[in-house]
Amino acid sequence: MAQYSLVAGSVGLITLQNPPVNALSAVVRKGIVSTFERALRDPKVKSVVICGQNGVFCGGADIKEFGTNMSGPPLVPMIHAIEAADKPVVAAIEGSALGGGLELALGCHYRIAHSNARLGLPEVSLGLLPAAGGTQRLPRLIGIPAALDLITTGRHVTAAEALQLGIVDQVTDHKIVDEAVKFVLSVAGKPLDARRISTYPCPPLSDLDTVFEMVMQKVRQRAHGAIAPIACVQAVQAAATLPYAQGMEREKELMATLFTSGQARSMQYCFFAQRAVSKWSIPSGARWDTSMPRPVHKAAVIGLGTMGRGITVALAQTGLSVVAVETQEKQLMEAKQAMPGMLERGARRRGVSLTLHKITYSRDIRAVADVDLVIEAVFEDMALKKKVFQQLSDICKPGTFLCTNTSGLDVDHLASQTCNPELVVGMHFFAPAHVMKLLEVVYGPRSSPQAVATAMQLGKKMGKVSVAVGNCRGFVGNRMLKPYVEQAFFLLEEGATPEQVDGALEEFGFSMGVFKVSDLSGLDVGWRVRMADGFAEPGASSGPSARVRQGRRYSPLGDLLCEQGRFGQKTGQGWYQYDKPGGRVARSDPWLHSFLAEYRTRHGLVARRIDNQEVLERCLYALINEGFRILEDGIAAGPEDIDLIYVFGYGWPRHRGGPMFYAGMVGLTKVLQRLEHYHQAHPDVPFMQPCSLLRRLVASGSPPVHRWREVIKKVHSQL
Ligand SMILES: CC(C)(COP(=O)(O)OP(=O)(O)OC[C@H]1O[C@@H](n2cnc3c(N)ncnc32)[C@H](O)[C@@H]1OP(=O)(O)O)[C@@H](O)C(=O)NCCC(=O)NCCSC(=O)C[C@@H](O)CCCCCCCCCCCCC(=O)O
Repeated sequence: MAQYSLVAGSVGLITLQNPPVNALSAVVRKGIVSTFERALRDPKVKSVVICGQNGVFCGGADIKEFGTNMSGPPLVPMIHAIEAADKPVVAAIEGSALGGGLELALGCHYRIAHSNARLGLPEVSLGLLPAAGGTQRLPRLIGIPAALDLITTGRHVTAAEALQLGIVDQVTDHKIVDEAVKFVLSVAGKPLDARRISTYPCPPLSDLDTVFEMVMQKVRQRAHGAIAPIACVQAVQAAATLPYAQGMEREKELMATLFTSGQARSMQYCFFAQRAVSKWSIPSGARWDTSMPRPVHKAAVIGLGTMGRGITVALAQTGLSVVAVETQEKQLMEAKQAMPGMLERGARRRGVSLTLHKITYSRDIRAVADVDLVIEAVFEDMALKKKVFQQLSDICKPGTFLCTNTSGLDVDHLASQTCNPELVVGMHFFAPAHVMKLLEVVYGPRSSPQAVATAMQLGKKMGKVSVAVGNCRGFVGNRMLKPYVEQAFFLLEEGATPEQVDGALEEFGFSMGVFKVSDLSGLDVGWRVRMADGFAEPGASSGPSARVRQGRRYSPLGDLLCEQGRFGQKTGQGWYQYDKPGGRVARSDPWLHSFLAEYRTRHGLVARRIDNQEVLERCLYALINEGFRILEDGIAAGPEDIDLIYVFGYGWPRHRGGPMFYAGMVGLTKVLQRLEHYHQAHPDVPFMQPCSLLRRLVASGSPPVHRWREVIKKVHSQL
């Protein structure tokens, strides 16, 4: 709702009230319309201030209403009425003014912001565009290039930047409502015509067509198939080329297309999923709201390879003191040289001060004796990690949380090396750890609720999307990767090329296909794991039994490339070729194509034409099927957890909502039928055997993804 009061004798104060972010629900819109009409009617009221309660102006339209029959007064005419009023209206902005919230403020004649405010039009990240006049008013106010930047990226700006851009008229550190009232009294009687943004011409720009062509090209490249950023450019283009009223029509038309698209649904699902996973619960009964995290002031990182450096930088950027330990002199020197640059770039990007002084380096593991939390990031070798955990258990002060950055080894086994296994959890970061948003927090059967809560909270402080997952080989993300990569290898055996498989996945929306990712992260990583698991054996990659291991179909293609020293980008050759070792631009490699042809001949395989549909179904449904197994095993609490892991850690396109949501969009019956089909065709591939949870869900009428937890609960209660 909106509360109304008269202040300073002549100012109508309208306060938006809809905790926690004063979203513009039907009731709030109704409240604004009626209180505003009251203010206009009242002869005592000479001016109006609009503010939000509890330190937040407005988080925009109520996203929860989007999936419903929307009722109540629409936003566009409401904002028009405010702009058209003959009494001055000031938006008093503190906290957030986002989406419809900023659009409401743009309809006011003046905007004053508290220095803590953040403003933006983030609709693009919900698969939408600012459809309450934002695409038409903002370019008229701040110019086309700046408006395009804000609207197509959805980035938030600080009050200071908003002032610089001309979005707000004044920034204050004082109480926002008091300042707004003072301000509106000072402008009383001034003509308002020049304050109505919709009447402004768009600031002229030479070579308008070229600007839009270039922006559109850039946006398309970044969008990976998402349609909202493109519609945003088209809407701003309308502002630049059409009169306001026609521009508004175009905005509405484009919004209607986006609003009903599956992409908007997927992206809004991601928004709520992100909030849902922060409210974690684990099978022991521990939950986010009953488990108290312990404060972490000082942390340590053991091992300064690529991961350790990224984690150290991410911790220092959070403001923590970090002890960075590396026992090898050469690696320590390299880290000391590399990390200041990483910190500087991060500080520049985020507009914050440098935190170099937060890091102290040591070659001696005993330097971690007084820290609150340690993250071990040594080489992925169980024997080495065990030794480190034994040492940490002896050295650290009582109560120190011991975390491992392993990407898939048994966290419980590491915990068993320590005197206090309840203090041990996994904190699985993704490379580069100071940039990537995902953190898997891995709890073992003995991890205490406090250890999980502390790791989750630390992740949040570090700006990560933290997802609590159970302990199993590969946890969630890497476990699901295995059947996906396996299918990609099989497709090559059957006639596809790396270019075709990657092309299909990139067209689907992944920023990089599976083979390009493999070249980037190094083919030797998977090879080492397969060797440790007894799959890849020296000499076993050729010969008649090369394609069967442990009774199931196996492709030794990756092993054969590694045996030739083709480890990907770092060696200049992998599934593609690069201009030099360390090169980044993947080019087709004729050698690889002949190698595949020879391989097929050697194994009596006849290459067939494989279409992109088959590539997608086999790679994605195999991955999704493993996702269902993970849910069935209770390793992830719900589909949202898996989806966020894939969106934030593995480049799954956000506009497709994550693998489990995508399965729901495709239709669970169809996914099941296709898995059955492929399993019949390849009975020696266990990953293709449909998971029983998927069958259960189909048998329960394929409920929408937000109701899967009920079925999962039933499955677990019957175990
Ligand atoms: C605001 C935040 C920055 C706050 O962050 P913080 O970390 O403090 O808090 P949380 O993120 O945890 O949020 C707390 C709590 O609040 C919920 N919430 C947040 N924002 C919203 C919201 N906008 N609506 C509803 N609920 C919200 C959140 O879910 C949490 O809930 P919980 O239960 O978990 O506690 C941060 O929250 C944030 O960034 N929020 C989102 C901001 C945003 O994206 N705003 C834009 C919204 S979209 C919009 O404004 C659209 C407008 O441009 C105008 C639209 C006009 C509509 C017209 C429709 C026309 C349709 C035409 C189609 C016709 C088709 C046909 O023909 O049928």
